[in-house]
Amino acid sequence: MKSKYDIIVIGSGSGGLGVALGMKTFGFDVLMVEKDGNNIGGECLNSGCVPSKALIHVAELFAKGREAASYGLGDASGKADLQKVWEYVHGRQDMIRDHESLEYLREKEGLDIEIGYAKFSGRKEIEVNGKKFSAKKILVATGSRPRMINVDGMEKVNIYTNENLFHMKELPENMLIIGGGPIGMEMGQSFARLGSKVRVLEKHNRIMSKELPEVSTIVQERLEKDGIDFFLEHQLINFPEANMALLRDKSGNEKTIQCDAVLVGIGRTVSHEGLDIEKAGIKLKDKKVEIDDKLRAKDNKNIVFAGDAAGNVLFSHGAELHTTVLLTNFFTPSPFKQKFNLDHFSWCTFTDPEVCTFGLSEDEIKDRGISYERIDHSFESDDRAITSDYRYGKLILFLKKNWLNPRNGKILGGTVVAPSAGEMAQELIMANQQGLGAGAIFNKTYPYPVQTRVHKMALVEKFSSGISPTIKKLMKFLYH
Ligand SMILES: Cc1cc2nc3c(=O)[nH]c(=O)nc-3n(C[C@H](O)[C@H](O)[C@H](O)COP(=O)(O)OP(=O)(O)OC[C@H]3O[C@@H](n4cnc5c(N)ncnc54)[C@H](O)[C@@H]3O)c2cc1C
Ligand SMILES: NC(=O)c1ccc[n+]([C@@H]2O[C@H](COP(=O)([O-])OP(=O)(O)OC[C@H]3O[C@@H](n4cnc5c(N)ncnc54)[C@H](O)[C@@H]3O)[C@@H](O)[C@H]2O)c1
Repeated sequence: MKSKYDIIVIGSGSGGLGVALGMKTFGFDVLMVEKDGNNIGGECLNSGCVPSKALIHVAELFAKGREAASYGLGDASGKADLQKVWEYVHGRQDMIRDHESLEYLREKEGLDIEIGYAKFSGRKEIEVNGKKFSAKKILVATGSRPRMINVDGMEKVNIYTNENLFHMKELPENMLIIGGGPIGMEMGQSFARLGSKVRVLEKHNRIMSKELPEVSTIVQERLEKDGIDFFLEHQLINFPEANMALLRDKSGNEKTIQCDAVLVGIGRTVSHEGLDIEKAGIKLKDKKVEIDDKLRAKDNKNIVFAGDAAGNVLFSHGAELHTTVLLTNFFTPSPFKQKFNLDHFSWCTFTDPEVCTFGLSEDEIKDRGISYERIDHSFESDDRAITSDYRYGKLILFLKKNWLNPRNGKILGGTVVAPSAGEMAQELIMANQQGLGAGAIFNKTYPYPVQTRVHKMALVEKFSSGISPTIKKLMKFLYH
């Protein structure tokens, strides 16, 4: 291993891998440092996206089995054998490790990888395992950590975060989820479907508060059908005895609930402490580095950030977007460097129904003073939603007002709530990213009855009701 590289990457997760492999492909010398040799691939592969999505898949089979039983398939009662579930989940992680392991990255991708905890020792230098390495640029892609509760009696209950959840020994009888965000809702629904009694405690007055309120309502109603109980605007007071939690509502009423497992999903902590980053000439503010809009440390532009460590977006594909910006900017003269922005970003929460949100939110549109129209389309009378039983679904779209051609306003953002919403929304996301107008959807002929046809129906409903008497008269005149 050398001591000088073109770039050093700290962390082997979505952020680190993207930049390391990109730079290696371009022919540069790359050193990747990972503190934990068993955590190559980072959170996404080891304790995040991959195990959670594999678990959701198995849990969905349980839900579908039960649903099928009500049409005469036979008895589909019972609970999951959690060890068998983990066999599937861990087996799928191993499949991905085939192309994301230490050996693979070293031998097939030709990356130099040092296993050990990296700390800065100079402006362009780090120290790992007592060895010093320097590079023109150093990428910090050290991820984030789960935020933790801090109440009395935590030693009396089994507490899980995403870091140990996927190794739980037995399916809990009673599971308490703290936090109604994507981790809590995806995992809560899965455990409910596998056979646990799930209760969710959320401090706000609704779950999934990063989504629109009507979206929270639909998802909560669907999760209640899976048997989940919600304690909104509640606070965890303590664990007074083994497997027991004491909650308090906003009026001060208290209640104890059973919990042989507690999953904490109350957000993440991003901190750059412990990296000795001050030795690179960088000051910490509230334990974090100040980063500019090109993902560089303000105090030292050769120290760059990707993934959760950048602190602006906490998704695997957020890390992918960081990678694109960084790799572009490494080779672009200063005045033309790309700024990182989330105007066309999207995300999907993989509950059933899925929720996929993209582009600008309604508040952002208002803040920017853009004239827009909002479309709220229920799936109640959509043919595919009727045949496949998701009439509760919803599409919300924000279109830029187009005074000349009202049907062709640009798609600024929106949300789809439905089974497979993440797949459905892809055409809307494409239109949004490419700056296309709604006409791209309106004028499309969809194979009947694909799920996405509802996008066109929403526009037809919106614009057919808006045909003015003058246009109608003109049409009568032209008709022959
Ligand atoms: C349960 C769950 C489900 C999720 N589902 C999704 C999803 O469906 N879709 C999605 O887009 N996102 C999802 N996410 C978010 C996603 O997992 C993260 O945003 C993403 O993995 C972050 O990648 P990263 O590279 O920034 O950090 P990480 O993957 O955490 O990588 C950081 C790496 O740096 C190493 N490291 C830290 N400090 C040092 C040091 N000093 N020296 C050397 N190495 C160091 C760590 O060991 C780690 O391997 C989910 C998260 C969770 C918890
Ligand atoms: N499908 C996906 O892409 C996916 C899935 C899981 C996680 N993630 C990523 O991981 C991040 C972390 O997820 P998360 O669900 O932990 O965080 P989150 O911040 O999105 O949600 C946390 C929830 O916990 C609540 N909360 C906070 N403190 C609380 C307390 N003391 N008591 C009760 N409720 C409390 C908050 O009000 C919020 O609703 C997400 O923001 C997302 O970026 C993505």
